Amino acid sequence: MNAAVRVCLVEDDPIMGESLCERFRLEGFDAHWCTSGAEAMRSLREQAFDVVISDMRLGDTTGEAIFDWAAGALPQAPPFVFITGYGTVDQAVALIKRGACDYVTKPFDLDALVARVLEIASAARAQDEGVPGLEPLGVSAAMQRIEAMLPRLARAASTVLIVGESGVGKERVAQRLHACLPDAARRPFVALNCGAVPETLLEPELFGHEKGAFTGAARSRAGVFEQAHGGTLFLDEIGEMTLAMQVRLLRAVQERQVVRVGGERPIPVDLLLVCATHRDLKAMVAEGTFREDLFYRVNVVQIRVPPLRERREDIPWLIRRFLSDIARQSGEARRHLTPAAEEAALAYPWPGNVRELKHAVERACIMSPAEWITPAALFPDAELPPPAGDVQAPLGDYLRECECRYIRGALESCDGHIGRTAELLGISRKNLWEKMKKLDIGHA
Ligand SMILES: Nc1ncnc2c1ncn2[C@@H]1O[C@H](COP(=O)(O)OP(=O)(O)OP(=O)(O)O)[C@@H](O)[C@H]1O
Repeated sequence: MNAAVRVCLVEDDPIMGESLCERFRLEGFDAHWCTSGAEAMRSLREQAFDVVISDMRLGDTTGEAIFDWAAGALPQAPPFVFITGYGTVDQAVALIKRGACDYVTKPFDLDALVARVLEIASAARAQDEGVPGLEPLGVSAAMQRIEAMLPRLARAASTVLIVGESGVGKERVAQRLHACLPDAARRPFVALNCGAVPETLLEPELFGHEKGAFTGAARSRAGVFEQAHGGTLFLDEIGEMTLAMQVRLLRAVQERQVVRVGGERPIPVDLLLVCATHRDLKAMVAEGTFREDLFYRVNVVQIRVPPLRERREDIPWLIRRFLSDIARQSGEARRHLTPAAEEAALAYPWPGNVRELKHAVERACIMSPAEWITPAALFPDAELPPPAGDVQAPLGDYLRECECRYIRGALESCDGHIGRTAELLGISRKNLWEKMKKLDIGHA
């Protein structure tokens, strides 16, 4: 990274603050130390930072409150890393689920913290510059497991197969894997959707062609194998290839060299080959539509990306990411989901997976000008859900139950903050207190 990483350190303990600040400066970071929450908010409003490192407990507020404030008040909130004590780990974990980057527990390894901050800053800058693949894949155990295995695969594997339903993020995983290669930014990442290219054009797309090889081939051209030399070739939808194309692909995969259409000279290619499919290749082998030898060649290491409905923890996290991306791109204030909309998003099966979720969030932001996105904005075509529970129950009981759940959800989403919850619900604090008392909702 060229420019110094700008770190905002929020720490009210003078010894800890000074030593952290000194270490970051010695490492070449541009470190700015704030000793209170108020000072941090002022600095965050006035200056741009790559990363915020904040203690969870501060004299005048909490790290969590600064995080929430930044998410709502800044057009582009920087990534947050929290410093936690023994008593605040649960809170920090909850914050990660809500979009914070990481946390370290005191006493922590300063070298590891410096390395982690550098990694986060590089990822954030890369994202700003549109370099895909450096952002985390998710917060669910399943996605974190995938993420954890990628550096090892980048070091050791030459062929990887990624399977999963359409829209789960297979290409995302491939980009993340590519990002784990040494000096990845300088290496090519080339993607080709084999299912989207007409059969006659697939061969020159893959292997290139020489001038005059076929009508319209006015110039010779390298195919994706050659273009990806030294980097990663992502071949999506390999299950859509004809058997004839599979033979040619097998040869290239086996021999690690290609011959351009109309050419004779074999061209060696050194690359990480990542194939992907939403199909059951094994079943295709059994029915004779996918070659067994190619299957074994590409299925050396398999990564299964689970559908979103099997990793629901990622849903709120992804929504927040998308909302932050939209705010950053549009320069508008960041939107939020009402608790009911979040609940609806969690309950929905998302057959189109992350792609469908992303589109739903984008559409909701375009269609609804309000700061808070409601279930109706997220699911404009949906019918109203049937009442939960016993439909024989008196209407009053049902409404009471709905109101109770809605208020609980709002309180949870505002971390129990009465003022913010009242604002979110559009009622006064007094009215909220009265409702909580009437509905017997405790306040933590
Ligand atoms: N972990 C993630 N974080 C952010 N965005 C994601 C993530 N996973 C997927 N997406 C987004 O969802 C969309 C679909 O992802 P991607 O193209 O990687 O899925 P896919 O499984 O390769 O789909 P297909 O099988 O249809 O090719 C893309 O817009 C991608 O940016």
